[in-house]
Amino acid sequence: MKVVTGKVMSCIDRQASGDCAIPGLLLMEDAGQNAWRSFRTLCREKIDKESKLLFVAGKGNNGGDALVMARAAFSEGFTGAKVVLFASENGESVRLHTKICEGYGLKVLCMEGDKLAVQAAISDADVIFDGIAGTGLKGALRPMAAELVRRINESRALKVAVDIPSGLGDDAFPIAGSVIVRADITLTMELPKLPLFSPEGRKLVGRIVVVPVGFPLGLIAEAEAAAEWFVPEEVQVPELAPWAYKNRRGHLLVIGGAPCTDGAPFLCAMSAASSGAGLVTLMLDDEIFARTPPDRSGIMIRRLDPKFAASVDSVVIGPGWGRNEARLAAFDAVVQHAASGVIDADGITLLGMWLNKNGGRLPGKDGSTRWIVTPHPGEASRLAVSLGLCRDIEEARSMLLTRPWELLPPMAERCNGVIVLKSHISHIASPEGGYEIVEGNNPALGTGGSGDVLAGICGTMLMRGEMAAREAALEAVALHQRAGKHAAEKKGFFTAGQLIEFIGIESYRSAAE
Ligand SMILES: NC(=O)C1=CN([C@@H]2O[C@H](COP(=O)(O)OP(=O)(O)OC[C@H]3O[C@@H](n4cnc5c(N)ncnc54)[C@H](OP(=O)(O)O)[C@@H]3O)[C@@H](O)[C@H]2O)[C@@H](O)CC1
Ligand SMILES: Nc1ncnc2c1ncn2[C@@H]1O[C@H](COP(=O)(O)OP(=O)(O)O)[C@@H](O)[C@H]1O
Ligand SMILES: [K+]
Repeated sequence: MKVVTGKVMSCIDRQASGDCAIPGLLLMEDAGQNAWRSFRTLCREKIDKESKLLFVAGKGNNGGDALVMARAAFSEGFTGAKVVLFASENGESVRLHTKICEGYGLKVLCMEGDKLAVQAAISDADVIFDGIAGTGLKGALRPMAAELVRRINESRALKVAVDIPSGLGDDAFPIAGSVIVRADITLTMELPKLPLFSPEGRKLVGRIVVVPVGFPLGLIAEAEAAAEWFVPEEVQVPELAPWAYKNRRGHLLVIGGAPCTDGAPFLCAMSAASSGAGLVTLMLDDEIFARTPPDRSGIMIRRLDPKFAASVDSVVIGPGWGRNEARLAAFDAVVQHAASGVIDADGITLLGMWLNKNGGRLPGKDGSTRWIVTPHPGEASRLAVSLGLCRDIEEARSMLLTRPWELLPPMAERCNGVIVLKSHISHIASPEGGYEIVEGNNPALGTGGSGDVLAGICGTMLMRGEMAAREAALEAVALHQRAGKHAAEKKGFFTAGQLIEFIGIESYRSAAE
């Protein structure tokens, strides 16, 4: 689904009321009514007519939406519903809808005059609908609004953000340290907004429900996307023909492992085989090679020999490999010989060193990249600093967690590789343009070695047909998340080794059934 910035959403709004002559109040009515219906459908079991619903409205149209919802709830028989106005002087839509609410018989309190009554209502509420500010927010919430949000966050009520949790509104705002509503559910209007999806933002948003507002379809289709948002189940991997033999499923070379970190490349190799690679060769440094038993469940094992990268379809380089000058030289040789590849873990640090030394970029083919780089936020921060994209680790980390869409595209461009920022929500940026976001939110998948497993899947997907690196990365991330969900359903928490069985099941289900 298309994700937009607040600015683009406001532009759609202006076009709807300008070119398409749709009165703003009509859209607001649809937004509020549909948001209420979506909430009722989602929470039918959780609330009844006795529930104490509190609708908090700021001065702008976000407040207007909350007031329409309040009226819809009241009309349906939630007669204990109350409204809290943030201010006594309000914008046009809030003024009008407040009058209508009063006409229907809803109780309306105002922060400015009834502070104690408002505090009591917040403490008493079962559900609080937050319409303090949406996409019109500028910067961090000012002190009065921040105080109200703090009280809402302290309450025991279920918190439902209207459009976007108040405080999160601005795409360019570094949210760390600011006061923001911690929502359990976000009812976002028509199209999801970009700030909902930063790794920090996603923690504050809860369940995301997209509410249809009824904008003209042409306006929505033409609107500029900041990103595409996927739930893992939506992403399909290409099918494999029933007669596909091992050679058609590709030969992947995994290069990694150092004396104290030799588990990582094995996990990666097993994961590659379980995600459908036909042949997997594991290339280890001499010390590990010497003490590795010969049978590793169908994985071929060789001594370090970077030129062999030219004999396979793709490589994964870096899991548990270590980093020093000798490794950098081997990295250089692998990049020169490989047709395509995945760079993970220590390979990412080597990539930073290699790019600085060479001043070049990863080699492409026919104008598009054949490389995927899979950093977690720590590795991505170090890469950003070593590429000169950020002053220091702190700046890089803050950007990656709150505005990754500003940093990942230049990083992808500088490396000439698809960057997969791994987290509870994954962001994928490509040098050719394009930005994808894949839902996660499965703590069981955050287990040691889970990233090595993902690197193996990325390698397999890179070898599948003529798939672009960008699609391969998206499909690998989605498959990893699907397998993680499946594993959590069956096992609860699990090890990366146990996850591999589910990679096989999910991969086979989508590619071969
Ligand atoms: N666009 C659409 O397609 C549709 C949009 N719709 C809805 O409209 C919403 C956007 O409405 P909007 O533009 O009126 O702004 P909104 O989010 O209410 O915020 C403005 C208020 O915030 C305040 N404020 C600002 N900065 C602040 C700060 N730092 N600290 C504290 N306060 C601050 C500012 O106060 P002021 O600065 O004026 O004092 C003003 O009162 C959108 O999110 C969606 O819900 C739907 O109805 C239907 C279709
Ligand atoms: N809460 C979570 N929900 C979904 N996926 C997660 C979560 N936490 C971590 N992950 C995924 O687990 C993997 C962890 O990778 P990484 O940090 O490199 O681990 P390791 O170095 O142990 O292999 C990433 O793919 C990340 O997206
Ligand atoms: K809000």
